Amino acid sequence: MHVETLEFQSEARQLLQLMIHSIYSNKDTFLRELVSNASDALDKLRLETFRDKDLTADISDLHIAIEADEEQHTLTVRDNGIGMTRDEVVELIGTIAKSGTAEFLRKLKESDQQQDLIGQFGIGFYSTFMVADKVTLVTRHPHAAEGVRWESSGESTYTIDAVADAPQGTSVTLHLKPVDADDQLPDYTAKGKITEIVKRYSDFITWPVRLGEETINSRKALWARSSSDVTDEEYAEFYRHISHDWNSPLETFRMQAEGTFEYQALLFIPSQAPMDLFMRERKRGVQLYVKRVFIMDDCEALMPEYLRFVKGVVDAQDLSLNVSREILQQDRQIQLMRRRLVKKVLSTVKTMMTEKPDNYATFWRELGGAVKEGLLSDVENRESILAISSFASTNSPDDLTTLKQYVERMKDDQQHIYFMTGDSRATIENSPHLEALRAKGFEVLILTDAIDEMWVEAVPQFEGRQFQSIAKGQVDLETEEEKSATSEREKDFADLLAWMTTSLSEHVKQVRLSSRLTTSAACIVGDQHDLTPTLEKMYRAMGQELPQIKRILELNPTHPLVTSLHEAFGSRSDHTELSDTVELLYGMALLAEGGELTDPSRFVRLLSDRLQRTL
Ligand SMILES: Nc1ncnc2c1ncn2[C@@H]1O[C@H](COP(=O)(O)OP(=O)(O)OP(=O)(O)O)[C@@H](O)[C@H]1O
Repeated sequence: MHVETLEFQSEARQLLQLMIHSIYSNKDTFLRELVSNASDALDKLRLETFRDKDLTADISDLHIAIEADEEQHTLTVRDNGIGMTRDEVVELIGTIAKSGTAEFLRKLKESDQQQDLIGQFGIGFYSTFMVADKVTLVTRHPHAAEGVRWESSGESTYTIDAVADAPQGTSVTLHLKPVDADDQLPDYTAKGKITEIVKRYSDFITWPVRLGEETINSRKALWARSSSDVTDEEYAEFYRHISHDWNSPLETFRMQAEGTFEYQALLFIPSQAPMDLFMRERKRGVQLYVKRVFIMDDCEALMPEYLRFVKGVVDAQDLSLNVSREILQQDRQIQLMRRRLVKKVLSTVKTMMTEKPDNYATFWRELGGAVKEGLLSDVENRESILAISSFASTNSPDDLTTLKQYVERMKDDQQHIYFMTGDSRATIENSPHLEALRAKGFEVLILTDAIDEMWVEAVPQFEGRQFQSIAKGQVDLETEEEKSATSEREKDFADLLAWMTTSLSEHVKQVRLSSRLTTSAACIVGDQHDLTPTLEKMYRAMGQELPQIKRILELNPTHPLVTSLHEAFGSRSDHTELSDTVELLYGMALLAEGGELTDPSRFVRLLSDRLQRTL
């Protein structure tokens, strides 16, 4: 028979090398991966036979069998599940299709915490090369007449050939490396060892795992057992099985609904952001079971986009086993269930905030960026999402604040929750807009995520306090007394402001006096309902046509530069010279907020001209 030799895709090769020169101390996990794959294959076959009546597969005794051969020093994990066609073997075992692999491998090389990182990725089948120097896989898909044998020693190539009489399903045979206590390679053919590993990692697998005549797993679905019965370690193992995340979950919680639409849920919040959290082809949703039977992964009808990191299982009693994604999207009961699941996730985080503040801090650091998307998309739960959100603020250089804490610190004469959006904390802190708020001792939220620009536009208030950008609209910080002084000044400055508005009309729509400046001469602010420069840039990058958005230049009427300008304007009849000065003033304000000049060389020319005259 013809044996083909094929090459592993380069990323697969890199990952295999990592496995061979294993970075894990805990090599036992290879068996968990094989049992997990076998269990998935059995789930898939059962599902296929529901859907495809022509499929002539035997599903009367679906199970996983482990066979150890002490003499040959081999270990085989066999299932009678869905199997793979030749092309599937090449595609699934010879390549790594996961998005983000290249990025992952790059990070892995740079990191000294390889174990943590690889945990996020999950290496599945390749983990067998931690313990074996050769692996043979024989598989047959129910539609295929003959089977396929795949074999490799984990170097750069593998072989493929046909097997005439392969049974339905897949067997994976490991030619084990010699036992070596120092290298943490125990005898994996020992019955006691195999039983211990399966019990520890795979007890909850619903299919029987047999070793000889004996079934060695209890097969009980965790969510069907009473909570007091299940240990944290069992939950953690189950989480790893469904999430392919090797770390323990940050939070585990359950839900139960009785009555007309009965269901149980077992949900997890991960302790690290999944790699694909912000990727376009990211996964979302929990697993759906119907009466203990696995129906689908990534059931997006059960979780909104912004909670895409929540993992777990929902087991519904009253759905058909044939239920499709399309039906789920429209089903009213499913929508109700989803609403309850969302509320449960949010309330779980709320409790975490008070009871396990360190966990909450991890949660927010890892997943807060996704949660904030909910401020835009989930209007119904907006207040609850705000309540579990944290933000950087001028109150502390390191610690984040909740809005509740912010409100508690608000000054007596402070009306609003002030914020500023921008690229970085440093630009915001140095921006002139902050001056008067700082002088008044008002705290300002520092919002630097891209999503912040969006939600602040959509969310008007928190517990009755308005959100107010300090770089937009009129910031009303003055006392009544100050206000009357300002209106006097306005009259005084009226001619100058009108002239400047015309002179700078190419850049700004208005020039006015400011109450937000104490030390700077000028700053630029947006009109209350206009887009911020960052948002404008974002929309343009997305290809949207927008009219030019002009902002407003505000002057500090007590600054010497502005008072002198005022005097010069009043005493001179020719204002040509002054128009260069006001252009410089505008350019300075733009630079101070971290903005970019439209014509830097002109700015430099004007400035050097001025400087020459001071020498
Ligand atoms: N026993 C099996 N029966 C049928 N298909 C299998 C079996 N084992 C593996 N496969 C196929 O090969 C694919 C790759 O397996 P692998 O264990 O490397 O990754 P995975 O299980 O998809 O994810 P992870 O890497 O997170 O474990 C599986 O997704 C599955 O399609």
